[in-house]
Amino acid sequence: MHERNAANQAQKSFLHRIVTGDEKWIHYGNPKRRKLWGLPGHASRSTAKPNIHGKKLMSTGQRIGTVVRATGTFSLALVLALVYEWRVGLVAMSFVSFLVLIFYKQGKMVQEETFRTAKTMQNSVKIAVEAVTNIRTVASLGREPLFVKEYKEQLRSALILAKHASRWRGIVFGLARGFFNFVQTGAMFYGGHIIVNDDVPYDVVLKAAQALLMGTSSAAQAFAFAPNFQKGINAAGRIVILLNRKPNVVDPAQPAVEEFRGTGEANLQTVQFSYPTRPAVEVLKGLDLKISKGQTVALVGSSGCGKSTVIQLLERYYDPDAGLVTLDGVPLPRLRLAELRRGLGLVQQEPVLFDRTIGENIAYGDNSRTPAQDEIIEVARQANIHNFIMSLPAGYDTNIGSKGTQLSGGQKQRVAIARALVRKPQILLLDEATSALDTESEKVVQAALDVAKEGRTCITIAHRLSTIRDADVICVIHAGRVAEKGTHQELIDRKGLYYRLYKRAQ
Ligand SMILES: Nc1ncnc2c1ncn2[C@@H]1O[C@H](COP(=O)(O)OP(=O)(O)OP(=O)(O)O)[C@@H](O)[C@H]1O
Repeated sequence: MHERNAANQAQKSFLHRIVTGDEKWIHYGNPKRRKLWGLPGHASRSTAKPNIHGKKLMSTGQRIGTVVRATGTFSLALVLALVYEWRVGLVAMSFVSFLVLIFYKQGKMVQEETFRTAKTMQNSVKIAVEAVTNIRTVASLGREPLFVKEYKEQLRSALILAKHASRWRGIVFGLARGFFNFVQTGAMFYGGHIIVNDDVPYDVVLKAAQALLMGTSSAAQAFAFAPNFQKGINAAGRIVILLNRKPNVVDPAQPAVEEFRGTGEANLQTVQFSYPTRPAVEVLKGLDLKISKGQTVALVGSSGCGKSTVIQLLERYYDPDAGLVTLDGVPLPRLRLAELRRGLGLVQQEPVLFDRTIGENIAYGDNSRTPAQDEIIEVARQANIHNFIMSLPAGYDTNIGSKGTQLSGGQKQRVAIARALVRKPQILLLDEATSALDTESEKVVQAALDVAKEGRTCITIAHRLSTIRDADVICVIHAGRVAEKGTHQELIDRKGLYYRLYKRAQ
C-alpha cells in the first residue's frame, strides 16, 4: 500500500514537473515545431513511461524488503556460525568480499545495460510517436513503410543489446547464486578438516554449517531479485533528477502587483535572447517594440527572424538574456505567471483541442472560473462558429474527438478563437492563425478574428502580408531587431525591406 502511494505520488510529481514552468518542456511541446523528435535523452523516455517508473518504484519497495531480510538472515547465519565454531565462520566470511564484488559488478552491468537499452528503446519510441501523432501527414506522403522500417531497425539493435546483456547477466547471476554453494562447501570442507585434526565435536561443526546453509539459501533466493532491484534504483534516480530540476521561469517571491489585470500595453526594451538549447545563436539582438493599448501590431519578416520568439517572451515561456519585457510597465518576472498569462489570448497556427465536447473546449480557455453557457455561446458567435455548432445533433455537447479530428481546420481554428475570447484577454496573440487554412476557410476565420480584435490590443504574425495590411503598425524584424516600422502605405513608400517582402509575395 505504501509503495502504491509512493509510486502514485511520484507519477503525479513527475507530470507536474513536466507541465509546470520549465521552459524545456514548453519548447518541445510547441506544436509549431513538432520537435518531439528532438527530446533530449531522458525527456521522451520519461514522458512516455512515467507509469513504468511508477511500477518500478512499487516493485522496488517490495524488493528492498526482501533484500534487506535476506541480508539480515545471512549476517545472522554468519554470526551463529562464528559463535558455534569461529573458524568455520571465518572461512565463510572470507568469501563475503568476493560476494560483494560480484554483486557490485552485477549492479554496474545492469546499470549500463539499462541505460543502453533505454537509449535504443527511446529512439524507437520517438519514431513511433512521430508516426502516430502525424499519421495523416505520414499517410498522405506514403511514408508508412519508411517509419516501419526505421522502427524495426531500432528494435533490432535493442534486441541485440538485450541478448548480449542477458548472456552476461546469466553468467554473473549463475556465479552469484552458485557462490553461496561454494561458501557452504568451503565451510563444510574446512569443518571436516578440523573434526579430524583438531578434535572439534562434529555437532558443533554441523550446527555452524547448518546455520550457514539456512542463511545462504535464503540469501541466494532473495538476490535473484538483484537485477530488478538495481533497475528500480536506476529508474528512481532518473525521477529524482527530474524532480530536483529547478525551473527558471517561476512566480516572483513578492509580485509587484496583487491581482494584476493589464490594460493591453506591452513593451520589449532592448531585448537580447538566445534559446537555452541553442545558446550560440542570438535570435533577438536588442529588439525594441512598444505596443500601445488597443493597437493592432503586425510582426513580419523572413522565416526564422524571431517573430514567434517575441510572442513566447510575452507569454514568459522564457526570460530574455538582457533587456526587459513589460506589461503595463511591470517587468514580467515581477508578475505572477498565471495572472500575466490570463491577460493573453493565444491563437496558433495549429490549434490543439482536447478530446472533450465543443462547449468544454471553449470553456477551457478560462481556468480561473467556469464560464456560463450564455457566455460560451456569445464567444462562439463572435468566433463565427455558433451556427455550425448548432447544426450538429448534440450541439455544444458534441465530442470533437482526439485533437479535434472531427472538425475541419477552419472549424478547429474558430473553436480556438472562441476559447481565446472566453478569457477576455487584453492582448490577443495571433501566431499565423490563418496560415494553415485554404482561402475559403481563411476568409471565415479572418472575419472571426476581426471581430475578436475589437477593443483589445492585438499582436499578429502572418506570412500572407495581405492579412495584415490594415494593422495600425507593421514591424519588420530583421537581424534580431525591428528594422522598419509604420503603416502598410508608409512602408511601401519607403521601398525598404517591407516593400521587398511585399513585392516577393505578389
Ligand atoms: N525552442 C527553440 N530552440 C532553439 N532555437 C529555436 C527555438 N525556437 C525557435 N528557434 C530558432 O530561433 C529563430 C527564430 O525562430 P522564430 O520561431 O521566432 O522565427 P519566426 O520568425 O517566427 O519564423 P517562422 O516565420 O518560420 O515561423 C529560428 O532560427 C529558429 O530556428
